[in-house]
Amino acid sequence: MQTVAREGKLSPAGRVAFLSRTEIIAAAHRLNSKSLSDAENKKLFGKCNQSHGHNYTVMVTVRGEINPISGMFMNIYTLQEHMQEAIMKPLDHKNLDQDVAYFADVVSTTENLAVYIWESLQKCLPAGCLYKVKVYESDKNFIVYKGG
Ligand SMILES: Nc1nc2c(c(=O)[nH]1)N=C([C@H](O)[C@H](O)COP(=O)(O)OP(=O)(O)OP(=O)(O)O)CN2
Ligand SMILES: [Zn+2]
Repeated sequence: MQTVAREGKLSPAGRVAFLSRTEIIAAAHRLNSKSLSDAENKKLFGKCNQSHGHNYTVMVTVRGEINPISGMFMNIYTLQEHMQEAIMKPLDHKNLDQDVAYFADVVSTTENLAVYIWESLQKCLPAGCLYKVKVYESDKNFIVYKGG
């Protein structure tokens, strides 16, 4: 463990912490693949082939080394701002399939929503900082994406 001297006191450094924040997105969508016929889409996706909506709960987890002077590795407000830009502005109160260009040719499953959120956040967060994106489609179902 490294130490940092400041005003005669030693503070621990090199400690990694995980910070998570949750936001809720209200969005409409339908599951439909352009690679399949109408009949195949109906068979595969059932009722979810019809337009419907979710209140998706999105949990983002970032990680970093605690700065011994500030006591944090990222201010929660910084993460909040990034989530507003990368998640809330493009997705909240939107029809995913019609309003978000990414989903024009990508099926708007929760898996792909998690990938979209991961890739959007990667563009604004420091390299290696984003650890996990967890998206709840409902109280019962959720997806975890950790890149790759
Ligand atoms: N692997 C996935 N499977 C399904 C997804 C998905 O994103 N990934 N999505 C759907 C539909 O979008 C559908 O809206 C699921 O909602 P619902 O049927 O309401 O889900 P619940 O399990 O919460 O509700 P029940 O009432 O228990 O059915 C389908 N599959
Ligand atoms: Zn759905």
